[in-house]
Amino acid sequence: MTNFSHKLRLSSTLLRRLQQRVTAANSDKFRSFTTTEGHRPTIVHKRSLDILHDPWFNKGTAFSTTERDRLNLRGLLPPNIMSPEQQVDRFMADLKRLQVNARDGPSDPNALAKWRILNRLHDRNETMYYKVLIGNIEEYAPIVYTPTVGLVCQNYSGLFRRPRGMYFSAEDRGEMMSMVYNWPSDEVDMIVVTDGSRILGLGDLGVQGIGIAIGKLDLYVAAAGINPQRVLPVMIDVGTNNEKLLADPLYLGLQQHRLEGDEYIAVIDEFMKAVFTRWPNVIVQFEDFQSKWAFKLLQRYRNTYRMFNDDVQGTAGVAIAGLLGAVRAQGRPMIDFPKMKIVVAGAGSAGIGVLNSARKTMARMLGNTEIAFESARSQFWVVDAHGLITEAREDIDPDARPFARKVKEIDRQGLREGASLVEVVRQVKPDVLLGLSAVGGLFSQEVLEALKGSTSTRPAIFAMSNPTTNAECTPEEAYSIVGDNIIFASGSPFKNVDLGDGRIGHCNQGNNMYLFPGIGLGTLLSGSRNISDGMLQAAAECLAAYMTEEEVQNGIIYPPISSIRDITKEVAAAVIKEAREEGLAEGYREMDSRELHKLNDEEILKYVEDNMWSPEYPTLIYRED
Ligand SMILES: NC(=O)C1=CN([C@@H]2O[C@H](COP(=O)(O)OP(=O)(O)OC[C@H]3O[C@@H](n4cnc5c(N)ncnc54)[C@H](O)[C@@H]3O)[C@@H](O)[C@H]2O)C=CC1
Ligand SMILES: CC(=O)C(=O)O
Ligand SMILES: [Mg+2]
Repeated sequence: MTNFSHKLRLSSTLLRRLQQRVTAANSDKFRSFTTTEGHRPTIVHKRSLDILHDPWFNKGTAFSTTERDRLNLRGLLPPNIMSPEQQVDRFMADLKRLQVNARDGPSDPNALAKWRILNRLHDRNETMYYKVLIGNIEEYAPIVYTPTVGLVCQNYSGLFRRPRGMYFSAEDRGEMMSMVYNWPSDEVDMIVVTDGSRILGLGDLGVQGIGIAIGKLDLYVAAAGINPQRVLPVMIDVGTNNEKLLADPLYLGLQQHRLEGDEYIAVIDEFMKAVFTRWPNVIVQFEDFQSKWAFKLLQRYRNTYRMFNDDVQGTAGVAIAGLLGAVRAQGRPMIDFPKMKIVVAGAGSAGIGVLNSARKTMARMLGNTEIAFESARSQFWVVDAHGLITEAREDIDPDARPFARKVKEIDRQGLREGASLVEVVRQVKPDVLLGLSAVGGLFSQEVLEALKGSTSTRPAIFAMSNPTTNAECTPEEAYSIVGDNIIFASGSPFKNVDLGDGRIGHCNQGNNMYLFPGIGLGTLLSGSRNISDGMLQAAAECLAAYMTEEEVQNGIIYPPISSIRDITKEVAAAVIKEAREEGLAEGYREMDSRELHKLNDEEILKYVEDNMWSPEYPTLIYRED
C-alpha cells in the first residue's frame, strides 16, 4: 500500500514534469512561429555559465528543458521551470518584502534599497529587469530616474558593483578611437553622455554622474523600446571641481581638477569622432553638462552629428507643451500664448533653453516676422542668482543677453537691475512663474503670496528643478498659499494634493522624460542625420496636443507616467513626419526614404510600434564561432 502510494506520488511528479516540458516545448514552438523583432531566434556563441552570467541572454529559471540541454545548462539551475510572469511575481514579492525591511539611512530609508535590488536584477537578467520596469513604471521610474538617481550618483562610489557603460577620461587622450572597439556590440543606437559637471540640481559629481546616463537610457528602453543591447551610457571624466570628491580616497574618478578651454573641447571632439566612426548611425544625447559647455557643444556639433542636448532642447519642448496647456487651462485659445507674462527663475542651460524656445513659439504665432520676434521678448522677466537681468548688468552672460530687460522699460514697471524674485512677481503679476534655478524652496511663502496678485484667472507654477529637495516649492505650498485655482507642475514626482470636498489639486510632472525618448526614437527611425529645430518643435506640439480639453480643464497638463510608452510612440511619429517634410528622412533598415514617404499617419504609428523592443525572451540557438 505504502509502495503503491509512493509510486502514485512519483508518477504525479513525473506527470507534472512532463506537462512542464510540453508547455515549455509548446512555448518554444510558439516563439519560433512569430517573426517580430522580439521573437526571432537569437544566435549565441556561448554556453553554460557564460550564458547565465550574460544579462543579455540570461533567462534564469525560465530556460526551458530543451534549451537547458542545448546550451549545457542542465544542473546549473534549480529544476523548476518558471514562466517569465512567475519570475516577475517572485521578484516583486521579494522587492515588496525587502522594501519594508531594508534601511539605508534616515532621509529616505527605502529608495536606495529598491535601487540596489533593481540594479542587481539589471546585472543578471536585462529582459526581466525591463519587464519589471515597464510593468511598474509609475512606481519605479522615481527609483531608476529622478529623484533617486540623484542619490545614487551622490553615493556611486559605495554603490558601484558591476561596471555598466563606458568611461573615457582625460588620460585616454589619443586612445579613444581604439577604445570604442572594446565595447562588445557592433550596433549602438543611443548614447547618453555626461561629463558629470551638473547632475540634476546637485552640482559637480564627477565620474559618479554615470548614474544619470544609465537612468536616462533606462527610460529609452522602457518608454521608447530602444533595444537594451544597443544603448551605451558614457561618462567623460575630465576631472572634477568638487573638492569633497577630490579629497575622498574612495572616489572612482580622476583625482584632478576639470580640464578647461581647448583641452576640454579636444577631449569631447575626440570622443565624438570615435563613437561616430564606429557607429555612424548612433544618436548622442548630451546630458547634464554645465551651462557654459552645454550651449557651446550643442552649436559645435548639431550640424555635423546626430546629437541633441536634453537639458537645453528636451526641457524646452516639455516646458512649451506645459505652457500651452496652462493657456488652455485658463479657458483661452492656444493662440493667446504670446500674451502670457512669464517670470523665469534660473538662466542656465535649462532656463535659457526654455526662454529661446518660448520666444520662438510666440513669434511664430504672431506671424514669424522680425517684429514679432522682437515683441515676444518683452513677455519674459528673467531672474538669476543676482536678481532681475537687465541691460544695465555688467558681464552679462551672452546666452542671457537677449532676455535682459531694457532699463527704461523696467523703470516704468517699478523695477531695477538685480530686483529680487519677490519684487518682480509683485510688480509683474505674471501668468506663469517658472523655476529652473536648482534652488530648493526658492518660491518661498513671500513669493507665492506675491503671485496671488497675478492678473491671470489661473496662474501656473512650474517648480521644475530636480531632484525633489531642489524643487522651488512643493504642490502643498503652492495650493495652500496661492489658492486652489492654479496649475502646478514639478520636475520630480510629488503626490496630488487633497483640496477637500473630493477635489484634487493636480501635481503634474514637468520633466523632459516625456520628450527625449520620442526624439531619440523618431530620429533613429526617420534616419535623419541631424535633429532640426522643426523636429524638436513637432515633438513639443505633439505632447501639447496629447491632453484632452477635459484633462486640461482639470489642471492635468502632462500625461501620467503610466502612458509614457504611448506618448513616446506618438512623439516619435511626429518627429518622423517632420523629418520627412523637411527632406531629412533617409530611412531606417528596410524602410528606405521612398517607402517612408508612402506611409500615412496610421502606418507611421504602426512602423514605430513594430520597431519598439519589448521585454520578451527570444529562443536561443547555439552556433560555433
Ligand atoms: N524638469 C526638467 O525636465 C529639467 C529640470 N532641470 C533642472 O533645472 C535646474 C537647473 O539646471 P541648469 O539650467 O542646467 O543649471 P545651471 O546651474 O546652469 O543654472 C541655474 C541657474 O539658476 C540661477 N540661480 C541660482 N540661484 C538663484 C536664485 N536664488 N534665484 C534665481 N535664480 C537662481 C543661476 O544664476 C543660474 O542661472 C536643475 O535643478 C535641473 O535639475 C534641468 C533640465 C530638465
Ligand atoms: C531632468 C533633467 O534632465 C535634469 O534635471 O537635468
Ligand atoms: Mg538633465
